[in-house]
This record gives sequence, structure tokens and C-alpha cells, in this order.
Amino acid sequence: MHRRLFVIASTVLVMLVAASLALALGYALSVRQSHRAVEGYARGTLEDSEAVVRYAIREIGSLAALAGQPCDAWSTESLSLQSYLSPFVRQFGIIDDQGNVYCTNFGAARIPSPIEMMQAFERDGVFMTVSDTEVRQRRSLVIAVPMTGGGAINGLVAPDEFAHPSVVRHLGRFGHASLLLDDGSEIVVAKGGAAHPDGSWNTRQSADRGIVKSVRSEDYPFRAVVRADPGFVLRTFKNNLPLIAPLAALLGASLGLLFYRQTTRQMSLEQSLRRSVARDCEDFRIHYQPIIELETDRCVGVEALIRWQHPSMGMIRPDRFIPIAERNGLIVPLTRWLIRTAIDELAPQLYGDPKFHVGINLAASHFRTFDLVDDLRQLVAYTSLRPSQITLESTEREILSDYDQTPLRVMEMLSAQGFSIAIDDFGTGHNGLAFLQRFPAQILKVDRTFVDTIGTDAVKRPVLDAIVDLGQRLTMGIIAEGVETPEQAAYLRAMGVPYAQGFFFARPMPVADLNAYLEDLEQSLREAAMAKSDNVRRLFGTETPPAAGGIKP
Ligand SMILES: Nc1nc2c(ncn2[C@@H]2O[C@@H]3COP(=O)(O)O[C@H]4[C@@H](O)[C@H](n5cnc6c(=O)[nH]c(N)nc65)O[C@@H]4COP(=O)(O)O[C@H]3[C@H]2O)c(=O)[nH]1
Repeated sequence: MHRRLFVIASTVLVMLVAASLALALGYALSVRQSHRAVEGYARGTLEDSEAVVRYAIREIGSLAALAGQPCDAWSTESLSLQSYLSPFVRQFGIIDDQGNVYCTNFGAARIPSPIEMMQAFERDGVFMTVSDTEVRQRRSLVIAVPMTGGGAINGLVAPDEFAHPSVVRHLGRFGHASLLLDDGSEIVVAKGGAAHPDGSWNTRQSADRGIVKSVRSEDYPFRAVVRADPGFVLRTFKNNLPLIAPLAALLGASLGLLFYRQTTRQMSLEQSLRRSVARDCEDFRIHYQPIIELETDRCVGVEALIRWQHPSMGMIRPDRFIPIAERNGLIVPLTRWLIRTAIDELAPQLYGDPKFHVGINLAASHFRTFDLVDDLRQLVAYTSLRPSQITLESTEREILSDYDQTPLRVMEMLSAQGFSIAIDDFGTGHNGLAFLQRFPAQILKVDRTFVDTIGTDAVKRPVLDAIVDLGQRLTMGIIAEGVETPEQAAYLRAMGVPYAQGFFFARPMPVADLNAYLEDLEQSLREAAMAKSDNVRRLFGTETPPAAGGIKP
């Protein structure tokens, strides 16, 4: 009950964390989207502004004939007509050589033109600055184009013209767009959103607030700057919520469900494991994989590999349930059952051939107490088996402990009693030589990953050679694991590796199949031996083979 509550609470937590992560991701995407949108507005504002300025320059150029002309009715009317026809330029003016505007579409004037200041911001013969003249309470852009015959014509473009009305409207809802001229002056194109606390809209001052994007013009001395107020991201996020929220909920629910199913499955796996072990391991079977002596091709022993035939889930791999059995204190009774059953099933081989051995896999828990030592001592006392017929296999991981000397003591005691100790999956740990020197192991089982390098990985294969060399120098028995091809078997044989196991020779199998396999193997070895002696007979005729000293001429 306690555990179930814990699982439910953890599931809720997983759901919440997953949904929050999805929301956080949605928010991050909204931030990105907001930045992109603001940059898009800046780009759009710049493109619109450039188009307007280009158009305005062309319109100003069309009035070239008025440069240097007196400000009479014709000039004024021409300027008026042009401003009336122009979609962008609100006012035209004629500038004299001193830079003063002496004529506009409203008649004669005497407006000192900031032409000197403008000169600093000239590009391709066009002058630009911000005029003090306000159009709809906003300062506008003045463009002056000098004419070849002297003087210049200027035009005043209202800020509203620099962006499409829909963009202005949209921008106005969340921020502020302006054209920032190289002389430092600014024309506000669209004004909205939250203003700077001091009431100003100056884009440079508010760069620390909200999102600010600026795009420079390659043709004109200005850049478009768009600033979205700080609430813009939140608004984008809110707009995205109808899509993000269901996704977050779905992700939370799916991960929660997955977690719940996985945990309850694990729990039910634990329960059925416990149940089966309590019923004398009724759902467990043992498969035996032959170990072959490479020189003679004979089977000298087997490795016992446990199988769990789950009543409803089918065959479960040992890698999956052994860790569960370990965590739940079930591995010791399970191994006890395995040893007892294996010795029972392999009785003909074990009692019939004192050299035949069975390999038993041990887990870390077996090395924490001395129970195994007692169990095995009793086993050999009650049977006529030799301890050397039982090979106890364990990996470096399971035996090594920095804090506890018990595993080493257990190993030493087992070894002293004559049991064979094999280091399983050798080479996958990190201890190598130091490990082998410390532990009383007689057999080294080379991990499958190294055998796999034969014929496939010339770079890593020297590691296999080094492991084999190490085992040989330490006069240990070597078993190569996972031999799958004849090339691998031939290579290992040539290297002097004495034993091997793997799918090339035989897969793990139930005892009935093993008995049949062993019979077949014996039969084929007998036939091979007979074939050899037939060859010898054919070679030397029916006469008795020559005694030592040589072949008869
Ligand atoms: N790809 C390939 N695989 C091959 C080949 N030859 C053998 N194998 C597989 O390699 C594994 C060898 O066992 P292991 O290294 O001791 O690795 C064993 C062992 O660590 C553990 N295990 C199995 N039975 C027991 C047991 O009774 N007790 C404990 N504590 N662990 C066990 O589970 C692991 C996996 O066992 P299995 O699934 O039976 O997998 C077995 C075997 O079926 C080959 O040529 N190619």
C-alpha cells in the first residue's frame, strides 16, 4: 500500500515535471519566435523606408528644372502639384547655393537649411536629416538632392510613410519602430507598447528593455530599429498557448503513464520473481552452452545459463531479471537452485568424466557472505564430484570492492578448496593486470567484444592478442567467449587459445538437446578419427606401418 502510494506520488511528479519542461520549452521557443518577429519587423521597416526614400529621390529629381529658378507662381505651383501627386513627399522646396530653402509649395520662404550638418551624412550625392518641421506631431525626414546646374531640391517625407499601415498598426500594439539616422537623429515610424519610464521613446535608451533589433541600410545613411516592449514575449507565449498547453499536457500524461507502467511492471516482475523463487523456482530453466577444446574439438564442459519462463510474459532474459533478483535478495536462493538442478541434469557427464565441468555465474551478493563457501563445501562432501568440476564465474565488477575484503576472502577460500575460479567478460573492466595478480583466478574468459574484432577491426584486435598473451604468461586457462565464425575459431586456435564457446559451436540449450548434441559430437569425432586412420591405411597399404626410422622406399 505504502509503495503504491509512493508510485502514484512519483507518477504525478513525473507528469508535472514533464509538463513544466514542455511549457519551459514552449516559452523558450516563444522567445525565439519573438526575436525573429521583431527582427522581421525591423527588416520590413527598413525595406519599406528604402523604397519610400528611393521613390522620393526620384520625385525630387523630376523637379530638377526648378533649381535656381525664382520663386514665382510657376515654381510654387509646380512644387504644389508635385506634392499633391506624390504619395510620400508632403512638401518640396528649392534650395539656393547657400543652402537656404527660398521657395516651397506654400510660396516664398526663407528657411535656413541644415545643409552643412547634412553634408556629413551625404551618400551618393543625396543629403538626409531629420527636419524640425513636424507632420502629425512627429518629426519627418528631409531629403535634399543637389542639382548639376547649382542649388538643390528638397522633399519632406512624413514618418507614417516609412512602413505599411498594417505594419504600423501592428507595431503600434506592442512596440516602437524608428529610423535612426547616422547623425543621431531619430524618426518615429510607429509608436506603441509601453514607453520608457521617463516617457521617452528613444530606442538607444531603451535597449535594455524588451527586444531591440536594428537593421542597417546599405544604400542610405540610416538604420531601422524596432523595439518590442517587455510584455511582447509573454503575449507571443500566450498566443502560442493553445498549441503548447495541450502538447505539454499530452507529454506529461504520456511520460507519467510510461513511468507508472514501467514501475508497476517492475513491481509485478519483482512479485512474480519472488513467487516463483518461493515455489522452488518453478518457472526457471537452465540452458547449457558447450565449451569446446579447440585442439581436439571436444566438449570439455558447459556454462549454465539461467532462463525465466514467465507464465504470462514469456521468456525473460537474464540481464533483465538477475539485477532485480539481486536487489531483492533472491539471487542466492536462485543460484542455490541452479547449482542443485545443473548437477542433477548433468549427472551423466559430470560423474562419467571427472574432467567435465560446469560453469556457474555468480553475482556480487554471493561475495558478501561466506554462505556460498559453506554451500559448495557441503555439495562436494555429499557428492563424489571434484571441486575442479565446478567453475565459478564472476566479473571484475562483482568482486572488486575498495572497502570490503570479504569478496577477496571468499574467492581465496573457494580457490583453496579446489573450485575453479573464472574471470568473466575479461577486458571490459578497468583493472587488467593488477586485478589478475590480486585475485586467485585460474581461468580467464575473454569478452565477446574482443573476439568480435577478429577479421573486422584491425585497430582493436591487438587488445585481444594482448589479453591472450597476458593469460598465457600467467599460465591461466583461457576461454574465448562469443565465437561466431570459423575464421574466429581458426584465429584463436592459431593463437594457442585452448577453449572457446559461442554460436559457431553451439547455442545455449536445454539439457535434452545438450545430451543429443554431445552424442552427435562424439559420433562425428569418432567418424573423423576413423576417416583419418582410413587415410593412413590407404597411404601405407595393408602392411604394418614402418617402425620408427622412416618410411619404406
Ligand atoms: N551474441 C552472442 N552471444 C553469445 C554467444 N555465445 C554465447 N552468447 C551469450 O552470451 C552470454 C554469455 O554469458 P555471460 O557472459 O556469463 O553473461 C550472462 C551472465 O552474466 C548473466 N547470467 C546468465 N545466467 C546467470 C545465472 O545463473 N546467474 C547469474 N548471476 N547471472 C547469469 O546473464 C548474462 C547473459 O546471459 P545470456 O542472455 O544467456 O547470454 C549468454 C549467451 O547466450 C555468441 O556467439 N554470440
